[in-house]
Amino acid sequence: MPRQFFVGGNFKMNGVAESITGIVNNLNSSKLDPNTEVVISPPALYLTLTRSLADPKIGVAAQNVFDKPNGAFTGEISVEQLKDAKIDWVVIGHSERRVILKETDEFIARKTKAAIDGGLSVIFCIGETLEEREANKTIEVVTRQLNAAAKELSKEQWAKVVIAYEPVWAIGTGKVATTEQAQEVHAAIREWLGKTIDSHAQETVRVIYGGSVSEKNCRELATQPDVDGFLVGGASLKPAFVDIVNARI
Ligand SMILES: O=C(CO)COP(=O)(O)O
Repeated sequence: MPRQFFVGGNFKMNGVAESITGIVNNLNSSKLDPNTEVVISPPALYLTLTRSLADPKIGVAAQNVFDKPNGAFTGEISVEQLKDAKIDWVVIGHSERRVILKETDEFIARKTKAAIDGGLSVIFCIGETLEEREANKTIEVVTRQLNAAAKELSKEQWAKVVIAYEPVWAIGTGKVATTEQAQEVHAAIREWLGKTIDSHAQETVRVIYGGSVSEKNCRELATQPDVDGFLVGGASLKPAFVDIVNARI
């Protein structure tokens, strides 16, 4: 069964109500490939605005969620609160939270479990730093990150996961991974899925690429057999995001 192409737009800490309204209105009025699943992720403050404006076929994701159901966790947002806001997706484990906010593999795995248990789908981010790549540790690092999630999730729960491979050295740098680099790691992730989860997960879980994706490089990357889509940062704030969504038409 072919895996549905998936394009996520991670706005990160960018935009205000007016600009985010413009982005969503542009998406709503654009011709989007009906065979591509599109999910956009605004800052938390604008989740309900984005959900209220976006065409129902466009998914909306939070950029984070806490692992506890409720309580004295100042500043955090719970799975229940996202569901209450009609938000069905959440990005978890982004390298900016792993590196800047020091989120551990185990904490990220617990958040992923809590999100899926609560009915959310998860864009699960993994990826190596330049130092780790140069030390030939890329596969070791992404495997470690995935293994932490495998300890928490049931085999069936991987149906609610989209894995985003985002080499840290490609994020926000303009240095996109080559098609060979992306395909190599995506194939290794797919092999990990078969060995660690099961053959169904190996065939069906989408593995998407993130890191300086643009309208100029997306088409070539999309030709790779194990590249099932993209998680787009900077370019998701621009009209060219539509071209990335339509990378396969
Ligand atoms: O971090 C990313 C998406 O989550 C990628 O960001 P850029 O597309 O700006 O490199």
